[in-house]
Amino acid sequence: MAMALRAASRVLLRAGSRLGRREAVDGARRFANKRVLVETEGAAGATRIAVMKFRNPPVNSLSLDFLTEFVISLEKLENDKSIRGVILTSDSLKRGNQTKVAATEKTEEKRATRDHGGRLQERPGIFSAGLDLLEMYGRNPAHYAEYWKAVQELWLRLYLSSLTLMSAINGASPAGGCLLAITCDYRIMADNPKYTIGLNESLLGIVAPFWLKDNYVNTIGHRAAERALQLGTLFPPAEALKVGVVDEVVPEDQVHSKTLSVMAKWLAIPDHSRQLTKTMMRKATADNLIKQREADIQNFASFISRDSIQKSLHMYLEKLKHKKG
Ligand SMILES: CCCCCCC/C=C/C(=O)SCCNC(=O)CCNC(=O)[C@H](O)C(C)(C)COP(=O)(O)OP(=O)(O)OC[C@H]1O[C@@H](n2cnc3c(N)ncnc32)[C@H](O)[C@@H]1OP(=O)(O)O
Repeated sequence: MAMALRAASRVLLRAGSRLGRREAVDGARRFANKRVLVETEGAAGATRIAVMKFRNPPVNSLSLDFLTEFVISLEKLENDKSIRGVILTSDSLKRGNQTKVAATEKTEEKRATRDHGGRLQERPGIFSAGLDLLEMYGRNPAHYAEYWKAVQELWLRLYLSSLTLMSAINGASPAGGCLLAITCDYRIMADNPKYTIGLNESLLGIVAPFWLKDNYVNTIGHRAAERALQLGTLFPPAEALKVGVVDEVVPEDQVHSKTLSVMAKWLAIPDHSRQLTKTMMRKATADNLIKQREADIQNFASFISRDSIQKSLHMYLEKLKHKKG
């Protein structure tokens, strides 16, 4: 198992050096794959933190390519001993005077809607729309198995990361988007009622895997998770805060600065004691998946291949397509 993980890491790192590129920008360092931009802050030799920005238009769905690039980026950061904290956030279109970094013109058009006067109005931001439905629909069992292995890998690496991870949730965060957030040590969400977060799998006719359920239970408690999972609840910020899916809700333009200031407090704790504590809290949950990874992959591939499940996903995709008036 350890050998397999090391071999997989070597492959990912080799792919990373092919895919990645480094640039120096105003003293800060950054590297970017096509779908993940990483910026590091802090002077050389000192503790630095990194901001990982998702840019997989139109909705930051967790496609196989995105998952691969995400894991490559995370691995690079884990191997950089000067980095102690990482912030996960979305680089997608934002409103107001914030920048539009990732979008092509066509995507911008897609990410906008017209008001009654025909003017383009930007739509709400998206942290991540979750797993890519097109990776789970209309493919073959071998593809489903490959995809699920990548999903597991991302979750394990985030959940067990020795880094301090924080999410700056600047948009909608359903299902796999919520997964990204709840693997983090701390979550800060923008106070915008249009943004919701939660595990809504049951609304799609599918079921969250046991390890994601365990992560949810560990975050919000058994009773709240039982109710929210069955109903597929997507919580607006105030409710997400109340139930504990997120730790703080702040005005949208303060999400980044607030996350930086909370990160500074966490980084004041000695790494070794914080890391050992994190492992103590999380190891049993992660081990539960590690000891049955292959069975979980086979279970997913056969579940998602069922005609009834494919039909549910088809209906959900059609609903998404036709919701635009
Ligand atoms: C043992 C079995 C275990 C199975 C476990 C499986 C666990 C699954 C976890 C998941 O993550 S499933 C995915 C759940 N995600 C969602 O339900 C989100 C669906 N999307 C939305 O609600 C909205 O798109 C949005 C994120 C709120 C954004 O809304 P907006 O109005 O801004 O954009 P749209 O016009 O809806 O979407 C644009 C474009 O993107 C496509 N799309 C949206 N979400 C996904 C997705 N998750 N995967 C792939 N594609 C997605 C959408 O269809 C549109 O496509 P086009 O019509 O423009 O081609």
